[in-house]
Amino acid sequence: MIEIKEGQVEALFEKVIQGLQNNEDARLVSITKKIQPIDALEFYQRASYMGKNRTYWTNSNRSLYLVGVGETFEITAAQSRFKETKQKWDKLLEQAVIHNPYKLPGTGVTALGGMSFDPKKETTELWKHFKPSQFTIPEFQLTIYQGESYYTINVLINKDDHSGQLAASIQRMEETLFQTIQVEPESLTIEKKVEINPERWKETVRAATSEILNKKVEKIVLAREVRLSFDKQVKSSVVIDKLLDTQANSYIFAFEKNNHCFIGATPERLVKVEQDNLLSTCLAGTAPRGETREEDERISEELLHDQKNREEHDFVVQMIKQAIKDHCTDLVIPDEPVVYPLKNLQHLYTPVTAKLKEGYSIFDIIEQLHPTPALGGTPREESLAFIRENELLDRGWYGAPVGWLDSNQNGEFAVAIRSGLIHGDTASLFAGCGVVKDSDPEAEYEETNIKLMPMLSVLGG
Ligand SMILES: C=C(O[C@H]1C=CC=C(C(=O)O)[C@@H]1O)C(=O)O
Ligand SMILES: [Mg+2]
Repeated sequence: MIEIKEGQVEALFEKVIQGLQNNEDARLVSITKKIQPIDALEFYQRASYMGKNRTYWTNSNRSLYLVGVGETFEITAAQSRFKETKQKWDKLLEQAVIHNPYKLPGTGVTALGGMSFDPKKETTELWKHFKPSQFTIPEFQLTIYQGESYYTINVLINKDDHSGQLAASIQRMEETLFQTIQVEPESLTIEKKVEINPERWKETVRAATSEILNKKVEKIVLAREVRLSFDKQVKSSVVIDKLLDTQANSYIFAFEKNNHCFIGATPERLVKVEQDNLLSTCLAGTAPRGETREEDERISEELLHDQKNREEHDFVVQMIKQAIKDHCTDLVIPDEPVVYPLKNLQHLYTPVTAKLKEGYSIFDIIEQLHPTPALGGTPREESLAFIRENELLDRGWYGAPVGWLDSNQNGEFAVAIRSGLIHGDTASLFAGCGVVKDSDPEAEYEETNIKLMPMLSVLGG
């Protein structure tokens, strides 16, 4: 594998500048090299001195870490957002000059981003910086894949750029990115905690169960918000650090946009694609963890046989099967769920594997899957209409797909739950639950309380 050497970067820029026609759009140049192992969170922290938006991502088994710094290119879309995002991504790649000898998942040109839960719901002030579909090709990107570190720079080159100046400015920024810093641990104190109208929320759960009993819908997922203020500004790096310590078996993500940071630790995979191998997950149905091993085993056994939770789960399994069957071959879905343990709670879990048919991309699958009945309901349109009308909340990116894709047909998206939006010394946390015919509003309220715990506990709650 031949990497570009230090001194050759400027020459490559020059070659691209010379090759550009006068009226041609800027061209993306992407260069990847392998570097000495470094820590993803340290890289993220150092980038804070550059004043650029950052993205952090790690998958649930920690075989991949991605950190993006700055924005070389941004893809946004509103109407027909899946198709439009895909078209803009393909167009960018068509012209791009990509030097990536490794081609491993998450190396080279990679788009990091997410979508809003429901583009038809009016956006509030809270989520003003997060678009219905928004993906970033960062200026600087660290990928740690199976323990090896790779570093990518992405530059957009115009006909009138100066290759020497471009290379020198990148080098200056890299001095910050690769310097050593001392990180002080920080503790947060919650000064105020406001639950947004829990009694109204329980009323909405009641209203949803009557819709279900009246056979208008079968399942509706309802979410609520808790607002926090702190004694100091919240640093996303500190939150990520604590989530990494406490939330095994979960994806950990952070998306910064203009001093707002959407952050969380979600156990729920939407879809993973590695070339034509596809993996999805049904995760719905919830119980707390036990205090002792015996109690924990008893609760998990009960969860496995609990009719209400099995029904909640089964809606997701049936829908995912229907949604992807025409896009895939070799679809395998076990008949029975297993229990997926997390620090604060346990879920019913059914894995889905398949082969993606030729001609389909990860965007086609996301479009089919989002929202699954773990976040929306069944049937999809009816449950979404109920949520849109009755939920006291702008979900923004909560409950929606977040993740990444690269130029080599790899990508992974999680469903952004167990999450919150941080801004200065405030945060909004979100949690929801699947309402079915046997739902009890008090029990569902308690369930949202445990789902808030992963974020609350790292924020000083
Ligand atoms: C909507 C959430 O969780 C979903 C995922 C797993 C289990 C769920 C449940 O049992 O209700 C929810 O469908 C959330 O955590 O905010
Ligand atoms: Mg539930």
